[in-house]
Amino acid sequence: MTAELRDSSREILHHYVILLQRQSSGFVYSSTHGFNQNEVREKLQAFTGGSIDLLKQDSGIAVLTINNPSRMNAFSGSMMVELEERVSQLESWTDGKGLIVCGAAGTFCSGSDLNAVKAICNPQDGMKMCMFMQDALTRLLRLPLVSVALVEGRALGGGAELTTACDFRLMASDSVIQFVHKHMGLVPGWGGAARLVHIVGSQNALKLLGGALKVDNQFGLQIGLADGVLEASQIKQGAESLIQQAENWLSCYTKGPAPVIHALKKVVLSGRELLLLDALRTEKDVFGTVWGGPANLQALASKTY
Ligand SMILES: CC[C@@H](C(=O)O)C(=O)SCCNC(=O)CCNC(=O)[C@H](O)C(C)(C)COP(=O)(O)OP(=O)(O)OC[C@H]1O[C@@H](n2cnc3c(N)ncnc32)[C@H](O)[C@@H]1OP(=O)(O)O
Repeated sequence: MTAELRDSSREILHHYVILLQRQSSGFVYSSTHGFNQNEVREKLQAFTGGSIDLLKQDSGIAVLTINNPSRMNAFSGSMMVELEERVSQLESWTDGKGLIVCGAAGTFCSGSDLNAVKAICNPQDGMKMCMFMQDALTRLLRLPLVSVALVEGRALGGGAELTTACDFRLMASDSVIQFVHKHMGLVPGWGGAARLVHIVGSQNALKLLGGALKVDNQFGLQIGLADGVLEASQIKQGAESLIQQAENWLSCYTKGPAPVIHALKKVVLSGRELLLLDALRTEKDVFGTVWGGPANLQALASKTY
């Protein structure tokens, strides 16, 4: 092997190791990409309004609410910062098993707050916001919880992207998911395009993005963007609220001890994100954490043959 070849192999290996380290830490961007999280955070904080509310329940299912009803739950800058903070809180929630992401007051989220968008409409600021939100949403998807977006009303632009940062999507009747970016002369920037391709395949992703198609619940089910449809609770008296329906739907996947749910999510994530050999090794390591563990021993003791 020539010295030149050896150097370039070393360089490739080095990049690969950094990539794996970043994947395991959860962060997509660092100072090597010119990204300074604190600096972006400070800038975003200037665009106030709304909140991101987190309710952790004893059931192990948390509810994260996008709350800015006077702007159809659009994301102000301070909401972007709060989202990242809530994700941090969920990352260390050892008893957590599931997460419902929803919008306040009957609608999901209308994307970025267009007032903030206008104020930072230059490529440098746009890129910083984009990196901040990619980090936050990638970490949201990588939480050791089974997550579901409860889509009521509209999920537009960044709101549509947010739905793809959950493991599943449940759509209420009359709800719409629409990647309106093309109408804005944009492409998704919060990681929504990359995730959409994983969810619906590149053909459907191109149709949804290229046509800025409105996806209702039936179309959503047909292409695999929606995983279930919820009944409008106000129609039938005594009907369950949408949150209750989402909790019931989710409980099928969150039954059991938290460490087992965390382990399951980790093997699925590594299968999705890593190369096969690395995914297999991760699966082996995770297997080692549950094999002979309390849940495993209890299950074995309760079985009679
Ligand atoms: C990279 C950019 C991309 C991203 O970040 O990924 C984006 O997300 S850009 C934003 C994309 N979103 C949109 O283009 C949606 C814009 N809004 C609408 O099309 C409509 O408002 C609606 C969501 C379809 C609702 O229509 P309607 O029911 O007729 O209500 P109003 O239009 O009267 O809205 C009520 C109220 O809410 C304000 N609003 C709605 N969306 C936003 C928004 N994204 N940013 C800021 N404000 C928003 C709207 O202006 C109304 O306010 P008032 O006029 O003060 O009542």
